Amino acid sequence: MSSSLNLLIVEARFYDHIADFLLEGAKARLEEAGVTYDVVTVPGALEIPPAISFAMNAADGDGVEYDGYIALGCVIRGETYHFEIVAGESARALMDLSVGSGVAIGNGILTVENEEQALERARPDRKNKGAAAAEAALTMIALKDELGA
Ligand SMILES: Nc1c(NC[C@H](O)[C@H](O)[C@H](O)CO)[nH]c(=O)[nH]c1=O
Ligand SMILES: CC(=O)[C@@H](O)COP(=O)(O)O
Repeated sequence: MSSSLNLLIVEARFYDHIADFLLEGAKARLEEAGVTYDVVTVPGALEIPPAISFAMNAADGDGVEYDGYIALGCVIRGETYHFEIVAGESARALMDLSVGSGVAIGNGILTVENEEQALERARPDRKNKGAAAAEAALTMIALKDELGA
């Protein structure tokens, strides 16, 4: 993996302790790959796609041009329909950004029923979807390069 790559991690800190685990996993995978990264924080998962869009637009001006993006967050179902909105719309917006703009985005936004499920997927000694999202972003960046996209 080229060491000249630079990625942006956008983390939603709705649940701080889950965000800590996801970020730890994503950073570890990027450092293992020898790439650099920046981290920005937003309130919740719904704000992740706009933040990526802001960064993409800024790159057209004086902003940093990132080779790819990693979205980290945790959406836990509550009592109302809001879970479907937050989980569904954040995922859909990330997909629209990636497909529409041809950018590599690793989606590490957990969408779970309860905190136990979140911890099982966030803790570094478990599945750690943060590391998986970083891996996906790196893989898609490499594919773009291979395809000349
Ligand atoms: N319930 C969760 C949210 N809700 C907040 C939204 O993401 C958003 O910040 C708010 O609607 C203001 O625009 N966010 C999460 O990341 N996780 C949740 O479980
Ligand atoms: C995913 C959410 O927005 C959720 O945490 C909100 O909880 P509630 O549906 O009980 O308001």
